[in-house]
Amino acid sequence: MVETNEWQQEQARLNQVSDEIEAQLVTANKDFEQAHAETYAVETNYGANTSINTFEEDDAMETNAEIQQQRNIVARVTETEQIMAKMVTTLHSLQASPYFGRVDILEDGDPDTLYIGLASLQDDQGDFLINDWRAPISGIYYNGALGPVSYPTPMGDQKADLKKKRQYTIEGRHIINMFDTDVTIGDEMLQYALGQQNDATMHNIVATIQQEQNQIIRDTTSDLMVVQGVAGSGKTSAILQRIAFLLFHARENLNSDQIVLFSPNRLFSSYIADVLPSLGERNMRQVTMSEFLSARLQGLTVQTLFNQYEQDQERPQAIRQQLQQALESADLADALANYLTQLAAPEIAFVDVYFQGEVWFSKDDFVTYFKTLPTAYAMMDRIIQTKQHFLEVLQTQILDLRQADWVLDALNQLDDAEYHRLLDEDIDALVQADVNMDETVDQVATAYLKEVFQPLDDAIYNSQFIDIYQQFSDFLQYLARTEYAGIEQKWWMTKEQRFAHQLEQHAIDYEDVVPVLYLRDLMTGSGTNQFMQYVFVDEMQDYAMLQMLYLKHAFPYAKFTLLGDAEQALFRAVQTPESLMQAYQDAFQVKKHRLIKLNKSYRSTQQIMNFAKALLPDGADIQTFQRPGTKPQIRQVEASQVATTLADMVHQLQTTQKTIAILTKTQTQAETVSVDLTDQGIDHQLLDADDRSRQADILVMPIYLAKGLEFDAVIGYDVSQMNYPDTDSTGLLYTLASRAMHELMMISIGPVTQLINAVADTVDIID
Ligand SMILES: Nc1ncnc2c1ncn2[C@@H]1O[C@H](COP(=O)(O)OP(=O)(O)OP(=O)(O)O)[C@@H](O)[C@H]1O
Repeated sequence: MVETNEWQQEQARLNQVSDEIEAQLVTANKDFEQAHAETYAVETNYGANTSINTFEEDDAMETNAEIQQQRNIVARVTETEQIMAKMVTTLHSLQASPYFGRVDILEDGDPDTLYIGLASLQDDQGDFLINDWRAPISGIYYNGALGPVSYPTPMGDQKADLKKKRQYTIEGRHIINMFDTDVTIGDEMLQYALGQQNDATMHNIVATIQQEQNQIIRDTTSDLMVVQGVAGSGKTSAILQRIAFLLFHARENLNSDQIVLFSPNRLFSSYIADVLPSLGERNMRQVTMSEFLSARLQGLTVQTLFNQYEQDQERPQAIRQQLQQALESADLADALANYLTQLAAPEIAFVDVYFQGEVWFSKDDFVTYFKTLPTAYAMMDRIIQTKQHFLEVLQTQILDLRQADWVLDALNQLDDAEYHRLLDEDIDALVQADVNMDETVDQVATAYLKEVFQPLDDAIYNSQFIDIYQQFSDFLQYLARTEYAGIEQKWWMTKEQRFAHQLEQHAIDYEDVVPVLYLRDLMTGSGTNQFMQYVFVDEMQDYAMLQMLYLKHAFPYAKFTLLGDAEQALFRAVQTPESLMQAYQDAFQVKKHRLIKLNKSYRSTQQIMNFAKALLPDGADIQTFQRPGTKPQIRQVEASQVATTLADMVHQLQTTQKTIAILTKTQTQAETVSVDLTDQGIDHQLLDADDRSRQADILVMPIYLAKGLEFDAVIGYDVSQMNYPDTDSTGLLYTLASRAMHELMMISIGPVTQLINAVADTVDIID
């Protein structure tokens, strides 16, 4: 504990800092209002100016220049307003809790004291009253034990002697608690943070980041970082703080649109949505794998990972699984490349391209042109060349059509506004700037024809002269011929038939999507996004290697951070972190890679984690955070008692807990539970893969949708031998148990699964 007079000194300092925050807030509010008024005035003015006469040609040009100028002004004032708004928000969050840490250092013999908070604050002398937690020097707070430490500076590492490290819980102007710690961030703070009740969204952890998490957060050099962390070890928390860190670190060159997070499900997106804003940053882009893939295959219903799982529960088939694995392995990328090398012109699935109901360019046109290209060129280069050729042909056709009667007729029908709009269209170098009457007509005709032919131009630009689905069928036949992955020809042919059948229904199986996209991109040179700088994948164990490779292909310049827990693999086999890292390294071919393991679990009480880890063969490696609770409990019941037992459990938990999730193995079981709860008069929300937010405190969902989420209490539904028959179910049970923060109950219809019986000393089983 800290001495009373020191406490008084700290309180006095806090008062001073709080006064400064309030004073700055008054000024910032004024500045914001002024900026807001200016934006409003400029926008109103801008609106009025755009209605200037645009019918006369000279006016139109003048208006254009003026509009551009006005736009620049609006952009400038809006940006000022946004900066002011951000400043106000930052000061408000500092007002709520100015800082949470302090370090006293000796640097080259000079003592210095730094206070660390959510953002930095300077007084009018330019002295730092609070240092941003992301500033290089603040790293000492998270990393160093007392004694010699160092922190990065532009001139290299700076050495210092860390004399004191102090933690605070501050609410507004009041110090609630504070104490000194000598090693990393002490347990007391964590105990307090972790003992809190859960609400629907995740909180930031900046005040209590642990040393091993800090390595993930502050890494700026790895091209590929793989984090294997046990359930509840703070992987998700660490990546969100990492994003905030990166945005601070590379402020000039990075914005949140250049960061994408692949999240396990839609609920997860809303669960983490508040963390970055609470750190004063905008959210990164978030997408699920299914959404990302669907967006790239428009027009087809893409089966989701969850549908695939539900379907496999109904009819697991060895062959089906083998085919799936073959289509999802990294080797398939090589098979695709080999297939394309041996592909001859007649086997390319060229198709007629229609425009306004007629064949505009025929399949034969494409084949004929394609055959003229040297076979020494790569397939992709020949397809790109073909595309460019037909785009040029179309340009020539457009120019030739300018004097066509139907075009001149159409131009005559245009009203003045339309005519001038077309005249203003950018039609590259096709028309000279020096305008005379004939050329003006040509210019308008060209712009008009460009618009008319835009869909055709788009179709060629997007390589729609190749039917990629037909090509994929051909690829499957190729795999059949070569008995790829040791699977007999006839089974590959069933896959090909299934693909064709699904296509007729405008659908596609999950495992086919990436191979189709890969094939398309390898043939046509499309599908890459050069703008994205960071890609984060949470729950990486749920994705196939080919999917990861495809992400690398799609975001060639991005640095990747992949996080997961091999033990929570619900959809594929468990792999050791080292073998996974090796596989990624081989696949990604990057220079700087790093594997970080997090073995300490923070989420659940010790009793819950003792149960969860006992389920795993290597569970002994998991360290639990010492937070006491009650032993998990299982009630073994008859089918007829399920509804009432569930109701009893819910009522009992409700007396102490806020959020309660009833987790099932499948969606169908979740629906059954929901009916039972309704019969028992218990209000709840039944969630499925399409849900984006939780709206109730009592939730029912399959375990796979609870991925990445946490609840105050969990009720595991039907942990019987029937439902969880063998070790394939271990990952499910482990995930289920580790979602609970404070209490875990389970219900078993008939005898409890062997997997739990084997660890019966960690639970109370009640008959
Ligand atoms: N350093 C920390 N300080 C405070 N709370 C923490 C810390 N690290 C983790 N937690 C808390 O532990 C819980 C689990 O964290 P998180 O969800 O990030 O773990 P995870 O590794 O992604 O879990 P899982 O893989 O099981 O979904 C969260 O409530 C988080 O706030």
